[in-house]
Amino acid sequence: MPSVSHPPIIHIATALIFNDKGQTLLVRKKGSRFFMQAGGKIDAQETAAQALARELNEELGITVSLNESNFLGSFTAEAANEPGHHIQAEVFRMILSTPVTAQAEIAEVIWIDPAKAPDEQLAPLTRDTLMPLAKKILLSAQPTSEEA
Ligand SMILES: Nc1nc2c([nH]c(=O)n2[C@@H]2O[C@H](COP(=O)(O)OP(=O)(O)OP(=O)(O)O)[C@@H](O)[C@H]2O)c(=O)[nH]1
Repeated sequence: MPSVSHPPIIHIATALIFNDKGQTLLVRKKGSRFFMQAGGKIDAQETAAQALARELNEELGITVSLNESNFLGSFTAEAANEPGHHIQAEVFRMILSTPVTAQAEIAEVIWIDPAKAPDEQLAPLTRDTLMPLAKKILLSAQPTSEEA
């Protein structure tokens, strides 16, 4: 029977971060042309929430505490910067009201309306899964005409 080879998987923790203007935060890492969610690899001794808190501190200079209520789900996609690899991303959501500073390997930080994010500049997970999810979350958070 022919053997089936699976692509190597990079296990990461990442976040859909929103501000109060209906925008979400994306980063571009040095040496990459793709915008994606802040975050990074989960080390062996870490939970996904611990890894994400560490990465957000390293990349954006913010201190966050995360728990299960922030967890959105586990999603897979092709890796943006590692040809032939897939990622498995543990994705959390949060609202941020403090300023961020691009640090460590981050070249650029942007806040963007998910409906206006240019597909060709987005990493596959961001483009295919997380921007559509961000749009849904923002739509469901909008007040109805009775509430407005
Ligand atoms: N953080 C993050 N990484 C992503 C996303 N989408 C995606 O394909 N990746 C891939 O996952 C990889 C994560 O590796 P990384 O190098 O950023 O992680 P890290 O900060 O732990 O790096 P290190 O190994 O230098 O410590 C990125 O190179 C990228 O190719 C995403 O939305 N967010």
